[in-house]
Amino acid sequence: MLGTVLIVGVGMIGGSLALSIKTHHPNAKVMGFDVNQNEIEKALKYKIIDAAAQSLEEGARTADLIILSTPVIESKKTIEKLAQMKLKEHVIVTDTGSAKGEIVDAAIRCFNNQVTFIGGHPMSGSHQSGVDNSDLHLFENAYYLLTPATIACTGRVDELKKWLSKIKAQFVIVDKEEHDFVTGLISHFPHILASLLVNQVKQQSGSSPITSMIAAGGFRDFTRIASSNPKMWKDITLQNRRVLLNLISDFQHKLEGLSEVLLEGNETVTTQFFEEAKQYRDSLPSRNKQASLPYFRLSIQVNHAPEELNCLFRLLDNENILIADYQLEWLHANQVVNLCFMKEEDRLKACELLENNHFQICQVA
Ligand SMILES: NC(=O)c1ccc[n+]([C@@H]2O[C@H](COP(=O)([O-])OP(=O)(O)OC[C@H]3O[C@@H](n4cnc5c(N)ncnc54)[C@H](O)[C@@H]3O)[C@@H](O)[C@H]2O)c1
Ligand SMILES: O=C(O)C(=O)C[C@]1(C(=O)O)C=C[C@@H](O)C=C1
Repeated sequence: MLGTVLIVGVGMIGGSLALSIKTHHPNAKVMGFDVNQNEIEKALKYKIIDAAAQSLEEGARTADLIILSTPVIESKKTIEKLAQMKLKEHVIVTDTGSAKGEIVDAAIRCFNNQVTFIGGHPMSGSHQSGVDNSDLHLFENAYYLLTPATIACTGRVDELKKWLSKIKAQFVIVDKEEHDFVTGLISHFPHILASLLVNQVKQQSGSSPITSMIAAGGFRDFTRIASSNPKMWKDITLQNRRVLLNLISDFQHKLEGLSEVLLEGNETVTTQFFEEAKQYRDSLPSRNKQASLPYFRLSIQVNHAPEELNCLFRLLDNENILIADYQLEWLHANQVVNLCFMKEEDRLKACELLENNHFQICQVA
């Protein structure tokens, strides 16, 4: 598409979107503005953006699309600043923030129907941050939630989708209340729990020096997200605190109930508790179950590693099949390598190739 795109906050998410827009819309000009000059210099060096705006106003003035990809409290402030500036008549402003209520309210209040605001939230990311972690494939196959500020704004969703089409995400329109409730439940609250658990382990690990040494897969899978950016999560937690306070209160009741069951030593209810969770989790789509390998997974038996591993990697490399991650583990008393692909088509190609070369496929999940 033709036009100028301004990315405000050229970190991991802003950088990934800039990369996709630059790659797939070569006639567009992608500008970046960030309060951290280091991030801008890196983005220019990596050719993630075409030019740096010296100020928000300089970049915003000529932009056809403005993407706010700063921590959510900053995005709200930026909307207030943009509302004081002269913007192009048909500009679309969107954001990538993990909480939507306060941001969409600010847009409705400040933009007064003169500007199209379509809130955005890619449901994909990582515990990393910064432009160094930008990734062209970050949003592939992910859901991308959109919260248009008004009905008129909804009418321009297709234009925004065209700009973002090549990130290969699945767009879903949702209202800000539903957005904040659902993301509170499946993303924000889990981040709080992961950090709570890590803090608990830190506080109690003094009583045994082997604690951190023996922490294994369960701890790792449950707590990876506790390594996320504290400033970003402080902002999300505070903006969505109404929802989170309700979830905390509900959780407290549930914990109290569980305490009573354990106090009684009630076997039936303890089993039911784990049964209920297992049944629901097992019924989820398979890609939502991988804590450490969130993509398309293929498990291959490699009992004679490293020779088999070597051969397997060479075969995939020769066919240019990209592996996003891999992990060795034991499955049904066999050593397997869990290969992780960004795309379903890569997994299918790898599966066929490895089967043809006499590798044993243990699991496609
Ligand atoms: N990290 C994730 O997994 C993830 C996933 C989806 C959505 N998000 C959301 O996307 C947004 C960006 O997250 P990220 O992970 O890219 O963070 P990041 O820290 O990698 O990038 C944020 C960038 O914003 C810049 N910045 C801060 N205040 C600014 C301001 N006032 N003006 C201009 N630049 C400013 C920072 O210098 C930084 O470069 C957040 O709102 C977050 O909630 C994050
Ligand atoms: O995979 C991770 O590390 C993430 O935290 C990504 C994650 C999440 O799934 O909770 C975090 C915040 C975003 O708003 C969307 C996605």
